[in-house]
Amino acid sequence: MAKLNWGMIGGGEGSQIGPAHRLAAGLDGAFTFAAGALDHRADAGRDYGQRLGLVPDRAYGDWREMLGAERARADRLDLVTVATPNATHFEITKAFLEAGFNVLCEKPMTMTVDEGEEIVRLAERSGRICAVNYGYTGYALVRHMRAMVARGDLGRIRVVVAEFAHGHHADAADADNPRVRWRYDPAQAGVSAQFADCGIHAMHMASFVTGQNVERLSADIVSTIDSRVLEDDAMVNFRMDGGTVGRLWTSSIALGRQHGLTLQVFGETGGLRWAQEQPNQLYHMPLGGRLQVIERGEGNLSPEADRASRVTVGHAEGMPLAFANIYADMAETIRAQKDGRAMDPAANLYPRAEDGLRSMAAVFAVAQSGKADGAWVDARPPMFRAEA
Ligand SMILES: NC(=O)C1=CN([C@@H]2O[C@H](COP(=O)(O)OP(=O)(O)OC[C@H]3O[C@@H](n4cnc5c(N)ncnc54)[C@H](OP(=O)(O)O)[C@@H]3O)[C@@H](O)[C@H]2O)C=CC1
Ligand SMILES: O=C1CO[C@H](CO)[C@@H](O)[C@@H]1O
Repeated sequence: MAKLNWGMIGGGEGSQIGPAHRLAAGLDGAFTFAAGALDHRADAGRDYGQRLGLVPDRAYGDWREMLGAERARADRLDLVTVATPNATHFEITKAFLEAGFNVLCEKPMTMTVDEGEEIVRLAERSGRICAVNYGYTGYALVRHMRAMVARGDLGRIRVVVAEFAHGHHADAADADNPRVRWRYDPAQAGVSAQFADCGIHAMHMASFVTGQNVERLSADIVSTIDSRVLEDDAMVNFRMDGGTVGRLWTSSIALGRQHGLTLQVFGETGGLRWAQEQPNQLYHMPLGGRLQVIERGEGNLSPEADRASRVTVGHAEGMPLAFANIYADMAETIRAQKDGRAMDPAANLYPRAEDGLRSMAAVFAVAQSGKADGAWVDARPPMFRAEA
């Protein structure tokens, strides 16, 4: 099978998330890393791209140069990943969608709700794929949780509890650290810091697993370090459109927590508990039964979990493989489009522009509610309120 051509913007040398994307896209042999504009410094981007194996004329110094050159090529890119800082996502994603490319954009997809709506409409009009990298939904057991909820194993879902807590910004002396400072500066980060950075992963995962969207929320947001304008800790209560009650805590000052993304789902006939730092085990408590540990890779899991699993049971799979499942879904979607056939339904799980837009509406709702002492506010994007 011919490989698909993949390109990347951002993710330069020393970046946090660039290497995970390159590992993930290359893992199953579906994509060739064919082009990139990896750094905001042109020379550094060209140099690093070539060191990673790009041919010189496809190691670009700038994303506009990449767009101009790639759109004219017969072997143009099948997929472009945008992994630059947040404030650039909208402009780059929009330009590539308009030029007819499929895009995988890092979260948050945009900086405003209006921009998010524009991307959703544009993706619809263009017929191109616009995915958003809520990559942790690629974990096999997260997909299995979703399948268990969908087939009714837990009955009606009463409560979902989501967390994303780390302690990487706990040091007040970091106020001037250039890698930390921008995240709490409204001019660069927008209306929210920690919720927009990590809280949206947890909230999106709650929606992904329950199959429900967030309708309204109430937020308590705080900056625990005086020099910060934007929040470094937030507690959000929410209600979902299927009646589920949601609770979410996110923090960047939680010393001792590393990448504390967890999800607990409590239904009428069972409960589930999963944590990103031990992603190969899922805890299931059936009503009236005994606590069971479901292992990634064991027999009789859902087709969605089987498709998302690569090594045999007992061998640990981790984060780049979760991201690889987003790429595998996209490869299947692009191939199905090219071949004019129906896609494998178990691959139809990658997060869409609509998810990016819902997150943006939640970010603004959290900021609004936080300023109003936790008042309950509508968390739906305006374009979806009209449809409800
Ligand atoms: N889905 C997930 O789990 C995760 C998502 N993210 C998201 O990924 C994005 C990147 O985050 P992260 O890797 O932490 O950021 P970093 O600051 O570590 O890296 C950003 C990279 O993009 C480059 N860059 C900046 N501007 C441009 C531009 N205009 N064109 C090309 N390259 C550019 C930077 O170059 P230079 O260093 O020279 O500025 C750097 O190489 C963010 O939106 C973040 O929210 C991050 C981590 C996890
Ligand atoms: O999306 C993200 C996931 O986790 C990281 C923290 O550990 C964040 O910095 C990042 O933006």
